[in-house]
This record gives sequence, C-alpha cells and structure tokens, in this order.
Amino acid sequence: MKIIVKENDIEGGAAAFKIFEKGIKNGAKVLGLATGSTPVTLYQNWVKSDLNCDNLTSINLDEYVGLKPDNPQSYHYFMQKHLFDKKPFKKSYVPDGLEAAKDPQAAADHYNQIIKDNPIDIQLLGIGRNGHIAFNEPGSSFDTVTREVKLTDNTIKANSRFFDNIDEVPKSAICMGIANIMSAKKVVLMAFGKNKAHAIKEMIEGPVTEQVPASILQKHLDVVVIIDKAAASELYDKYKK
Ligand SMILES: N[C@@H]1[C@@H](O)[C@H](O)[C@@H](COP(=O)(O)O)O[C@@H]1O
Repeated sequence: MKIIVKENDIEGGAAAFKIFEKGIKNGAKVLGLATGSTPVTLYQNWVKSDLNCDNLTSINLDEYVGLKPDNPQSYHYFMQKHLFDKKPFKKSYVPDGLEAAKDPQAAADHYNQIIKDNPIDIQLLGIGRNGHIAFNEPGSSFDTVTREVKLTDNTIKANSRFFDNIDEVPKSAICMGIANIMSAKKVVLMAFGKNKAHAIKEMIEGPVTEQVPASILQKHLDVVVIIDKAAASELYDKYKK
C-alpha cells in the first residue's frame, strides 16, 4: 500500500483527483465511484477541472434498498449532485434501490454482470468507522459479490446524519462485494478525521481479517491510501509527521 498523508481533506481531495486524472490520461475508462462525505473534496476538484469525461463509464459501489433515484438521500442523487450534473459520463451505473426492493437477487445479478462486462480500472473507496468498505460490514466474506446487505446498527446510526431522523435510514443496501472491489486494477481509499483513525490503523497495520473488511486491501497489488493527519494519528510513527 502506498500511504499519502495530507494536512486535511482539501489537500487530500486534490491529491486524489491527481491520481484519477493521471489514470484517465493513461487510459483508465471504467471508474468505480463512492459516496459519503469523504469523497466530496475529490469531486469538487473534478467538476472544476477540464477533464473530459465523455468516454468514461462509472460503476458506483452501493445504494440503499427502497430509495428512489430522486430521493435526496439516495446515492444516485448524491452522484448527480456532486459529479454527473456537471461532468456527465458516457455511462453511469448505480445499483437500483427500487429493483432491489422488489427482487434483490435479480438486482444483484444484474449489477454483477455490469461489473463483469466493464472491468474496473480504478476503484474509489471510503471507509466506515468499523472498517467497512462500501456496505460490506465486519464479518462479510472476502468472496462476496454484489448482494443485498443488512446494515449494522452502528452504520445506521453513523449514516443517520444525512436523514431527518434515524427511522428513515433504510435497513439494507445493495452493495458490491469485496471480491468485486478486489478485482479493480487499482484502488484509491480516502479517509479524513480522527473518527477514522482506528479503522485506518486496523486496515494498514492489523491482521487481514473479515472482521475488518478493509484489511483485505493489504493483499491488493496497487492501493493508494490518502488520509489526513487526524486519520493517520494511530499509525506507526513514520506516517504521523
Ligand atoms: N456506504 C458508505 C461507504 O461507502 C462510506 O465509505 C462510509 C463512510 O462515510 P463517510 O465518508 O461519510 O464517512 O459510509 C457509508 O457507509
């Protein structure tokens, strides 16, 4: 893993954008994209740039089961607002939360086929405080592919900040699996803030275990981790400076 420690999320977003820009200029065409508060500074750099996205395909990690694409809390809506309204891609896939509510297996099979047909060149990730990636919660098998996943109480609580109240947070999501994520040629993981420090330490320095889903990235051959000093604060000394 290559670890880049920046002062804050603004610098981190700029550094992440440079990696995507370089990758795209070098031929990356299929990007795995992520939501959450963490990638916002990356997308801010992206929309300000003159990067041509007309030939790019994006495949998002996850979506809440039952939310319509025009629901402001849906990940469809997030992507439109933060990136695609200003930088439309040739094709953008986000799992279908409504299809998943009706027939989760069909929605998952459909999405796995999309990933098979469009191998991911660069996959963007955030990380949950418990080490989850996308919505692959602790205990998820490393073999998983896209499927419906139940959200843990902690994740529901953490994500309730985006909803009017906690009861509105969906209880499940349709989510790429860890095997889908590991199939990407390159992975860029971003994390900012003290509340991510423990998960970052476990991911980088802990054992590879399904109890910390992100720890599997130690086995991927091309991972760049972009964190700020707060998220690096529990790491072995050399990263803290
Ligand atoms: N499914 C998303 C993840 O993809 C994201 O990485 C995580 C952290 O979110 P944030 O970046 O807002 O801290 O939250 C959610 O659970």
